[in-house]
Amino acid sequence: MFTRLFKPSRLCFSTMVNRNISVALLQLNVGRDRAINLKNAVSKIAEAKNGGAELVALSECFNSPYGVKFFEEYAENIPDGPSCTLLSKAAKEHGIYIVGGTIPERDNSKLYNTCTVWNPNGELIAKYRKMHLFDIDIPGGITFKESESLTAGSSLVTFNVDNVKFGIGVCYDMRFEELAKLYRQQNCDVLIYPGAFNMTTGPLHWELLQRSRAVDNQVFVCAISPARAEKGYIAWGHSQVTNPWGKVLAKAGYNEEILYCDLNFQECNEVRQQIPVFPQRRIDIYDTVLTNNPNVEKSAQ
Ligand SMILES: O=C(O)CCC(=O)C(=O)O
Repeated sequence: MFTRLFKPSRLCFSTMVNRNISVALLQLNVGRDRAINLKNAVSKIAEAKNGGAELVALSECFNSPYGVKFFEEYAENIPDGPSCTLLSKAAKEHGIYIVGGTIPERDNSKLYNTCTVWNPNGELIAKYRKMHLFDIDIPGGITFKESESLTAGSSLVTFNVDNVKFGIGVCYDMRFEELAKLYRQQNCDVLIYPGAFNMTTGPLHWELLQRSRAVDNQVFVCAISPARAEKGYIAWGHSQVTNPWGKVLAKAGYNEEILYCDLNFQECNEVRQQIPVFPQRRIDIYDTVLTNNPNVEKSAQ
């Protein structure tokens, strides 16, 4: 037991990154017309590049309305569809990384809610399919059932910007601490969540969840929302960047906005040295609690 307890975790040896990355989160208006949504995204990507961003990120369903009834109609093949073609071109033209929010993806008979990432050569370097589908029912609040139309992904996906590692999640995924922890175990320094929280859970949980994932895992968290619409699915907005101390570094309002922030990775090194929770974890105890405990499952019903 003690051997395990004091065995240095490989997290102690994660690469010390001494670099800043300038990110821009694009909180955009999204409507029914895909061509207008894409045109707006391309123009705001150019604006963000001119504003100094090295990495630009879009929201969940940045090219289509967000709703179960829309996924089929707006679904595209990856990487051949019109949205990917434009994102690849924009990344290459501006020499930047683009985290392409999500688009409804068609793969044979299945649909996914998928995030693509493009490097400065316009190449697809990551494709992540939302792993936890947004199925909730809050009477008088919001009922949503993505699983009526979508299939869940089953793979963690990371990408690198130089030697900084990013882990990808989509919206509802940010509720699942286990996913974030697995990314931290893979030495990620940033978790990025294209999202679209709503007017019921947004005010309650959007900021709280991001600060929790950041402080638990001592990583930066970036979350990107669409701007608030007047009808249809009304997103909460408030795209946000949180540092590894859990402090909110930048937060948008709810209208269309480009949110700029510099991520200084010295902060990851500092918090991990000063509050070394990872080597202190009692994994000798947690393993027995977390691994498929049938009683937990039962009481959670
Ligand atoms: O978790 C929530 O409350 C919202 C999640 C959501 O909107 C989504 O997964 O798209």
